[in-house]
Amino acid sequence: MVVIKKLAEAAVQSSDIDKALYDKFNVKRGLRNADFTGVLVGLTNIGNVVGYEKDAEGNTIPVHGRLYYRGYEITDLTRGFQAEGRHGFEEISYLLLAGKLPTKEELAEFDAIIKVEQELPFSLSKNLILSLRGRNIMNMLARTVLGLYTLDKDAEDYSPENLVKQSISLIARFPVIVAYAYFAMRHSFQRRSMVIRHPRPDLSLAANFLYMLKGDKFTALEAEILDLALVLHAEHGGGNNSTFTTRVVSSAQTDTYSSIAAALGSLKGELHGGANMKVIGMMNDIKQNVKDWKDEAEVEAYLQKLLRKEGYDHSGKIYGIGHAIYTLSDPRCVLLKEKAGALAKEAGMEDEFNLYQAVERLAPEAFYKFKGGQRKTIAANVDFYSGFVYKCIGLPEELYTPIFAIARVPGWAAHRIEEVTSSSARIIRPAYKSVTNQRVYVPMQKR
Ligand SMILES: CC(=O)SCCNC(=O)CCNC(=O)[C@H](O)C(C)(C)COP(=O)(O)OP(=O)(O)OC[C@H]1O[C@@H](n2cnc3c(N)ncnc32)[C@H](O)[C@@H]1OP(=O)(O)O
Ligand SMILES: O=C([O-])CC(=O)C(=O)O
Repeated sequence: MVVIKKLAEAAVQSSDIDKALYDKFNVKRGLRNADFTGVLVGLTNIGNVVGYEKDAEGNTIPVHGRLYYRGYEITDLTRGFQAEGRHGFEEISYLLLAGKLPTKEELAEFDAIIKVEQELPFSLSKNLILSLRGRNIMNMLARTVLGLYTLDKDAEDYSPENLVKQSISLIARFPVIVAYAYFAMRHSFQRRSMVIRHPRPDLSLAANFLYMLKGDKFTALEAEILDLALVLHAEHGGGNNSTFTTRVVSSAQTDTYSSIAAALGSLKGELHGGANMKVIGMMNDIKQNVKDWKDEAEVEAYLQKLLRKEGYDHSGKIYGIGHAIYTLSDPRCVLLKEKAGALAKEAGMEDEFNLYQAVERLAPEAFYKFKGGQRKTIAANVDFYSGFVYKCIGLPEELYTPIFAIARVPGWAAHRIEEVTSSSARIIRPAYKSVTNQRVYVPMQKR
């Protein structure tokens, strides 16, 4: 429509701000410093993300990534519960919320609440199954989370006990809501069967999610890998886009459902959690356009095309590559890649896995050549192999970002509690400098 086109052109024109002005007024674009590190905006006891170190002169030195939950290194945590032969997501959720590892008894009590909470109230299941329509599960999930407000008579109670109660309830309910939303979506829009299973209290959260999707047709290894993926995605400090959203919204003293729905909107974004689905689309595009997957020169030439905005979605992005903090590596990507390699072998998908590895290897070099000059050290991030792993364990693409959401609830919840209850809490309200000149009002007949 002509009028819309005209309006859009005017909107874009009046939105544009010269990059040079950011330097002039010393404004940190994207809240990032010139050396690519983040502007310090808060303190937290929850997660710690390490991607670089500073030398004596204050220069940023790239290092292999390390991730800590409540002070514990992620690799120690995962190796710990795996060595003892149990799933870890519930234990890690407890750790993130309580700030300490649970004893056996504490974990059993926590698990018991999850089992109760995962049984959705009838009105909620009925709404999900019969009325909730949508083509995007993240959107369906956010609408459902906002709907939970009406089912919670204590929705506006911000006492620590109630915040914890709401948090555990959301951790327990997310997988069930996502499974029902998936079947509702495919029933409405893919003309496929609606399958409704009750959650099974004898299974871990990860295994139960697989059961709700696939019935008994999943293996112990698949459940173990999904559990690991949930643990690896559970928390990432206060500055990642969705957790920061949770903190910003929570700092205004609003309800849990509003802040978690806002976080979902952020995580859905293609530069954040939504990147895991974009990686699949991008890799499909590479598979179609690169004739010889083993020819590194051909793969790299295609990556250059992506950077020049000539391929895939013309965004100029290589999805699954690069990170705001990590430089040489993302430890979650390293751990997922280990699993991806073993799964690919089992599933006879080694050629595809080798192509992923080639892209992982070649993308940084392609990026450095493309950018030249001063640029950040980049590597594959957690979203690069996660979709491939989910594909190997038979999960449909539409679920990849929702699985990230299921995993991140404990992290968001812990940050919300920290934001709302800390004695140093203050509404988050930074400043924007206006760069528009003042104007004199013009009456309608003179415009
Ligand atoms: C769970 C997660 O959220 S992990 C991240 C998932 N997202 C993706 O995989 C999407 C692809 N990656 C990216 O877009 C970026 O690397 C991000 C969003 C993750 C981090 O972005 P930033 O912190 O702004 O990037 P950073 O400061 O490190 O990079 C500087 C420049 O390199 C560009 N760049 C960084 N990564 C990429 C990439 N993968 N492809 C193309 N360009 C990139 C940035 O756009 C920026 O360009 P500019 O200077 O012209 O503005
Ligand atoms: O830290 C970030 O910017 C993004 C990220 O990896 C996450 O949230 O897991």
